[in-house]
Amino acid sequence: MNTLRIGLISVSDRAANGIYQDQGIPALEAWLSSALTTPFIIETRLVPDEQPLIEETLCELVDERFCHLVLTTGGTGPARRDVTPDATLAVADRLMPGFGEQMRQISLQFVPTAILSRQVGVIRKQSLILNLPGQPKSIKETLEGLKDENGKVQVAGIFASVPYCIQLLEGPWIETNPQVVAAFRPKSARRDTNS
Ligand SMILES: Nc1ncnc2c1ncn2[C@@H]1O[C@H](COP(=O)(O)OP(=O)(O)OP(=O)(O)O)[C@@H](O)[C@H]1O
Ligand SMILES: Nc1nc2c(c(=O)[nH]1)N[C@H]1C(S)=C(S)[C@@H](COP(=O)(O)O)O[C@H]1N2
Repeated sequence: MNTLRIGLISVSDRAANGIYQDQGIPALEAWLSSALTTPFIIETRLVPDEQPLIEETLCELVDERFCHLVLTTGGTGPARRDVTPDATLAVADRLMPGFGEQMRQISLQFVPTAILSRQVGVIRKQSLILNLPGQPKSIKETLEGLKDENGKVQVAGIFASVPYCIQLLEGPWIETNPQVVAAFRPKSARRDTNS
């Protein structure tokens, strides 16, 4: 069986050096557990903001661990040591600009500084790599989007487009919990869900 494999990389100098406890990986894990109804396996890595190390980790998760999806958190800003997007672009085969554009749109609903995130989405081989900002709360915000008090979607989170993207990359079928995030798929790409 082709089980969904997801790589999670927390990029943080202070968490990697034990100055504070990493909250990136736990926040990613918690959100994925709430959002995915498809079984999945995760590979986690905590690395400092060092471009060669981030590149090496991305390549390892895609090329050796065969992750279908890799999510990074941290290091997307303009500061000198914020190099996650640079590392991601360096290992990319193709760019998926819509993910970065949509994440900044979503994040602007939460913080005016969202424009400072250089986050990108790319494809390496048959894997989708997405950069999320470092604030642990931004993980849910960007993946899930913004809903009103009745749960109606105001701005769609980027994860809504991930299942179809993985499908197009010939990865496993992904089902989500619609209470958290409803996957967008064109009619022609849907499975018969009458059962
Ligand atoms: N892995 C993490 N665990 C807990 N909090 C984090 C983590 N990464 C970032 N944060 C919080 O989000 C803020 C913005 O994240 P950013 O990626 O810009 O980190 P930073 O300021 O470069 O510091 P560092 O790399 O040492 O985490 C941090 O200043 C910190 O308060
Ligand atoms: N959803 C969301 N996006 C966000 C933020 C946030 O708190 N929530 N913080 C912003 C800030 S303050 C910065 S500097 C950039 C880059 O953050 P990073 O270096 O932590 O990746 O992301 C931005 N995007």
